[in-house]
Amino acid sequence: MKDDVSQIQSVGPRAVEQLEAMGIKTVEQLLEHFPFRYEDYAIRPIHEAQHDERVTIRGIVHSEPTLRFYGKNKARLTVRVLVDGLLVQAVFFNQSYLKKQINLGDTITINGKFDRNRLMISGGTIKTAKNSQAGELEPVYSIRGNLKMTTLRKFINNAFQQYGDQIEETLPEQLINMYRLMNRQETFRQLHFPTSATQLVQAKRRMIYEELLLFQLKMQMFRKWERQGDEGQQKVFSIDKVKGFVQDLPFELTQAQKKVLKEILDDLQGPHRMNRLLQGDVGSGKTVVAGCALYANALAGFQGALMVPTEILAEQHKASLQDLLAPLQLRVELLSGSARVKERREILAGLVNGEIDVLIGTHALIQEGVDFKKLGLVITDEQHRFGVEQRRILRKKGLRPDVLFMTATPIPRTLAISAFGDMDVSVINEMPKGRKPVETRWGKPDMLPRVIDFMKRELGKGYQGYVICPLIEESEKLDVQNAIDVHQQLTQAMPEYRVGLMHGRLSSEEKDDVMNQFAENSVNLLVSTTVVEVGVNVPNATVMVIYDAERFGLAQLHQLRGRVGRGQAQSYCILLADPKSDVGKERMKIMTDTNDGFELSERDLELRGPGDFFGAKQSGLPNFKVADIVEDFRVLEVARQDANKLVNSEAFWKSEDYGKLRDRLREQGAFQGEKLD
Ligand SMILES: Nc1ncnc2c1ncn2[C@@H]1O[C@H](COP(=O)(O)OP(=O)(O)OP(=O)(O)O)[C@@H](O)[C@H]1O
Repeated sequence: MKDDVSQIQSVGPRAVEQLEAMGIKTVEQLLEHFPFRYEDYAIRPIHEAQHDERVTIRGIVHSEPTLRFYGKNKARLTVRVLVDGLLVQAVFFNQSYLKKQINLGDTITINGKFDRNRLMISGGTIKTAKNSQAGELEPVYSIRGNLKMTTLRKFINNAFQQYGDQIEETLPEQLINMYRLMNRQETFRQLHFPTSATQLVQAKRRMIYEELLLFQLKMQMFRKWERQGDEGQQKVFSIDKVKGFVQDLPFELTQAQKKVLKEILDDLQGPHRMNRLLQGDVGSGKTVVAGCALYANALAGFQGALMVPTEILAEQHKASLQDLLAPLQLRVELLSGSARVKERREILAGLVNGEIDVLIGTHALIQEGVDFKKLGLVITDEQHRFGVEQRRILRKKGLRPDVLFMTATPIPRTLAISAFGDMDVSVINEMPKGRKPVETRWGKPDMLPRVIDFMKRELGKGYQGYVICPLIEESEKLDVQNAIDVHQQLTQAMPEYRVGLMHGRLSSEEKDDVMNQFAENSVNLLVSTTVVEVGVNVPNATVMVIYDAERFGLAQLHQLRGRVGRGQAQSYCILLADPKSDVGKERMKIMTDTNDGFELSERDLELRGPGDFFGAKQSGLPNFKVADIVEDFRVLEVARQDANKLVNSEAFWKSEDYGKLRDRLREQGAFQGEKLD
């Protein structure tokens, strides 16, 4: 496998040069040059073919082919073909020789790009018995210079014939069995010469896992070495007390919550600094887990800080944490940006002398002059709202605190973090019992009267609702005006109910007032801008109406929608939108189709394409041969967990079973702690 490519049959000196220009010197490198896509020559019924899709169709030649020359040596051959009862125009460029091969009445198979509107297939090739022998899936490789695709295919074929049986298994048997992975040799064979689409899927599955596992192993080995000597604060607390605390909660934690709580508690007790990401869909119950962690931290004699993105949320968390922690003689305070000087001074003093156990706040928390006596744990909610710089300042405060980042956004930030990150990830992948998915509907703005009736019905049952007016980026003023208008309109439309108004221009006290009234159900309907987007928790609210929903991102709509469906009752989300584009319509449809944040963001990605999502190339994300860090995110997570187990097991470092895997890692420089891929 380490042989030079010149050892491969029919690879001459010129080919050696051409391959070298593509970074391929050894047989192994050639065999690891996998196709980046496959041409699918399986014949498709024409009505299934999508617009602009490359397809293979079969039909009967219905007209004599006509050949036209144009430009300099350019030729265009046109022929009509009857396919499944439809007359399709087939166009071939610069293949004038085809004219002789196409005869009226012949059955021909064409592969090309399909134009649905004009019923035309173009840019294609004709498949004859001769060139379709290779099977229905034909590998397409990236090539450079004047190396031809067919030549490269031949080289790879020869290489496989000569060296195929030297392809060794590198993954340990235990993993192969656990995930029923295709063996390595067969994987190579299928990737280069797929025998069927299902086999190809299996081969890809294996290779994606292998690549991501190696990547994660390298990263985690690196981290393990780095960590040696990085002493955190080992927190000592009574697990029984934490258990008691959990038992006293008004509900039982879900299995997922228990699991992540354990991970967090282990981190707190462990010798290293925690740097953990807690990911969970909206309403999955992250906050209560944070509360338990803050309690454990306080039991160990440390202070904790909870940073949130908005003041409304800070207020809300303060109230709920006080409920939880005050009976246990813990002091929870809020440091708000709008606090009066005297109040602020008292809080700062309480922090320095250690009287305050838990501090909640927005960015104010990390301002200069906020000093803690013994800061042990920092939790941030929706961390993407906090810049890297702010996190850095925070980490510098206190005694190397443990850090927990909570987020309901599965992608993109999380993805980036788990892809490069030195972070551990915990996921709450389960909703509390009894939750019903929010029923989402999409209607045109002229349906407003019906929507108002619907809201009235819900309010009539004693439930509450939100009405969200869009945020107009350029003008907060217009935005607020918008909310004021809607508020007025709805107040008139439902005089029997109390309609509250919330927006960013209200003073902190006014916001508190409105929020408190809403929380107590003395305000039935809350008209608001997106300030209620994250974290707001009023389980009695069952309906949310979002105006101009097409103006929001899907992730944001999902966050907003997460404000309802937080209790036992069936909840509804109504999107009022009149999107003009197909993508816009599709986005609304996705919202009505799924309630799962993960699925939503994946479909959003599909719609926009990963290129849009973040320039993977520029972002410095590692490049994989088969894996795609966006699409294969779930596998990345599995690989991360597996790598973690391995790195922390003795067998991985010592046992013969892992010898081959270690060899591969060694080859890739992992054992020198060198720069990661
Ligand atoms: N295991 C559980 N069983 C029942 N209810 C729960 C459970 N865990 C949390 N809850 C309740 O579910 C609601 C949502 O919880 P929480 O606010 O912690 O979610 P979250 O994940 O922080 O949501 P968001 O991402 O929207 O901020 C709260 O009313 C909380 O009391």
